[in-house]
Amino acid sequence: MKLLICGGAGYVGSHMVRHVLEKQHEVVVYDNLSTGHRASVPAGATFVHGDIGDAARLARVFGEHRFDAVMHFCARSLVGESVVDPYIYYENNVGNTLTLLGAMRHAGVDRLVFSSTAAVFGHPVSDTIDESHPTAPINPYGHSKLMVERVLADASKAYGLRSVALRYFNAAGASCCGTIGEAHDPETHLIPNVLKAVLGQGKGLKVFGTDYDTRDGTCVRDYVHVNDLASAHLLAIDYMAKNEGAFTFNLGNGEGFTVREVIAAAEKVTGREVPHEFAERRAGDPAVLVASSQQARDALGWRPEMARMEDILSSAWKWHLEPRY
Ligand SMILES: NC(=O)c1ccc[n+]([C@@H]2O[C@H](COP(=O)([O-])OP(=O)(O)OC[C@H]3O[C@@H](n4cnc5c(N)ncnc54)[C@H](O)[C@@H]3O)[C@@H](O)[C@H]2O)c1
Ligand SMILES: O=c1ccn([C@@H]2O[C@H](COP(=O)(O)OP(=O)(O)O[C@H]3O[C@H](CO)[C@@H](O)[C@H](O)[C@H]3O)[C@@H](O)[C@H]2O)c(=O)[nH]1
Repeated sequence: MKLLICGGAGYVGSHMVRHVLEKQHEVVVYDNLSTGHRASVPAGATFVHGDIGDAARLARVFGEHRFDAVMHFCARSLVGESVVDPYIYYENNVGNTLTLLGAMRHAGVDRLVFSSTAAVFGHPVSDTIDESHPTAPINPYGHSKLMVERVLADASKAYGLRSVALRYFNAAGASCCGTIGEAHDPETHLIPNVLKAVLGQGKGLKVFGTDYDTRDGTCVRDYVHVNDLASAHLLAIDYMAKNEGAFTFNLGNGEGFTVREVIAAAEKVTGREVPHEFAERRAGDPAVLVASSQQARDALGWRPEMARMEDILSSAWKWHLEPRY
């Protein structure tokens, strides 16, 4: 296959590119490098520096290549920032996605895998979240992703676009060889911040909130390895070959870890103390987010291979010991 990977220089996208190249497919990465890294795109992929809001640039790329499918990782994705500055979230995550969808339609490319998020659910009303759980985002970021899911459902009926929206829970970990990893600036995600604290980097780890209604008062999340997310994307493309429509699947390991448990596991994996302090709750954080991914297992045949927290942390630690960008 020949795939266009928009956002392929980012954290999840760069692991996707690697996975796709390993499976001998051809890849064009299209990225504006707003949060991604040129150095994370391997030599085996063609790189195009461009913005998905740039219709003319996209038209040229679609004119030069005949793609079998598009994977769309581009977004702004900081929950707190989305509350403070919602326009840029709707502009990039919804407006620019429409430009990309228009370019695909014009070029006759009718398969898309879209990076959605657990943030579409808001505060959960059940212990684990499956696809029938009500969607009720509590921040503009989650709303922007849910709007795209709505657009994809309409586009399926109107234009015959086949799509799979994968709602990741907490992406974590890094490639096994340590050459690519999570490098955001600012870094807001828990695992990289925990590992940076071990190394004495960053501003020091704060644990946001100790009074949640959870087993130890800190928030519970379902961490899923980036390589397992990547494998789900290729399975989604197989699925679209046999199924018409717009589909959504939740991706997580079905097991939640509190912030304190992640810190304890990181101390075990690194053999070092994780210096941290306790702080107020962070705005927009639900107490618990744990996935049921049964549908992804049943329909896509998805089998996560790096589900253990120790494995996720070890892979991330390898990267943090020697980051390349
Ligand atoms: N990391 C997570 O835990 C997580 C969880 C749920 C969903 N997601 C979603 O997965 C996707 C990837 O997340 P990530 O953590 O890898 O983010 P990231 O910021 O590392 O990657 C996003 C990539 O898209 C590029 N980009 C952004 N806007 C663009 C535009 N207009 N044109 C071209 N390129 C653009 C960036 O430069 C970057 O390379 C996002 O859509 C995010 O919302 C991530
Ligand atoms: O320095 C930190 C960073 C995070 N946390 C806490 O750790 C948990 C996880 O936070 P984080 O790693 O920032 O992930 P989430 O806020 O859960 O968001 C991620 O996971 C969501 C789905 O679950 C996606 O929608 C988002 O895009 C993605 O950033 C939360 O309770 C945070 O309050 C801390 O205590 N200290």
